[in-house]
Amino acid sequence: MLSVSGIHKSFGGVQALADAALDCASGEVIGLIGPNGAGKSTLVNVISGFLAPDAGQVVLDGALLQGRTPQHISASGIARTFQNLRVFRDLTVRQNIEVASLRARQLRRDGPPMLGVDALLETFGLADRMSDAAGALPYGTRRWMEIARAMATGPRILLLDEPAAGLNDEESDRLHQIITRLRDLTRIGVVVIDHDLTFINNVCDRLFVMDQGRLIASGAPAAVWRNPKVIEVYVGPGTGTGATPAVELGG
Ligand SMILES: Nc1ncnc2c1ncn2[C@@H]1O[C@H](COP(=O)(O)OP(=O)(O)OP(=O)(O)O)[C@@H](O)[C@H]1O
Repeated sequence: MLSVSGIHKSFGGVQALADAALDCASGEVIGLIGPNGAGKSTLVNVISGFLAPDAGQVVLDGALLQGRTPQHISASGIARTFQNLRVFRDLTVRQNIEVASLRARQLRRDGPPMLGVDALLETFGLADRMSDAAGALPYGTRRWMEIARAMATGPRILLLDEPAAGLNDEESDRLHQIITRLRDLTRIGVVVIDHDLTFINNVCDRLFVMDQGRLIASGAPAAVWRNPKVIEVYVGPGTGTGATPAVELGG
């Protein structure tokens, strides 16, 4: 469904992406991981239209999307959240979700999203707080609202940029349940970037591992964590042959 291939992107002399790629099917949760500076956020910015790539293709259900505006890409069915929470602080929780839903309906021609505002409030456990100002919400609750807002655009692909950052263990478990539930209810594809490897291992069907702008491994989590290149990136040079990762990888 989403197929991203051959993506190159440089900032001046810095090559942030060099032949980067990933794909995500309907009903699948994939993880995009890699050390700081690997190019994960740049790739998500390219997919969501916030950056134009120097080369490469972003294809959603056969439509070429690279270099299109974020509005066009959102209307085509790719929604995203950001590392830093972006909410309308003075609007209520319900209004924040309604605004996203209304805007999406203006831009899209292919019918209403599968989950309406009430269903989203229910799914994210936000019904009790729907009249609260978004700016007054605790951090974790604001995060649910931000994801609910992205879902209100009726996406086929949901990109979550560090959704578990700043969440406690209980909230991370909740996030895991929410992602699984959304996937099961709507059969969307979900792309998750996160540094919390236990969370990523638990929630994702497949992982894509990047280093220095390149895809170095992809596949089921258990196989990826046995890949010498991945071990070397995560554990250190000289550990990539036959070593068992010394880190707690969960899952
Ligand atoms: N706007 C920019 N201008 C210049 N260099 C940039 C810009 N954005 C990213 N880079 C560089 O591109 C490379 C990839 O950065 P990117 O933020 O995509 O990595 P990342 O994997 O998301 O890292 P992190 O996990 O720390 O968020 C880094 O070397 C970064 O410094």
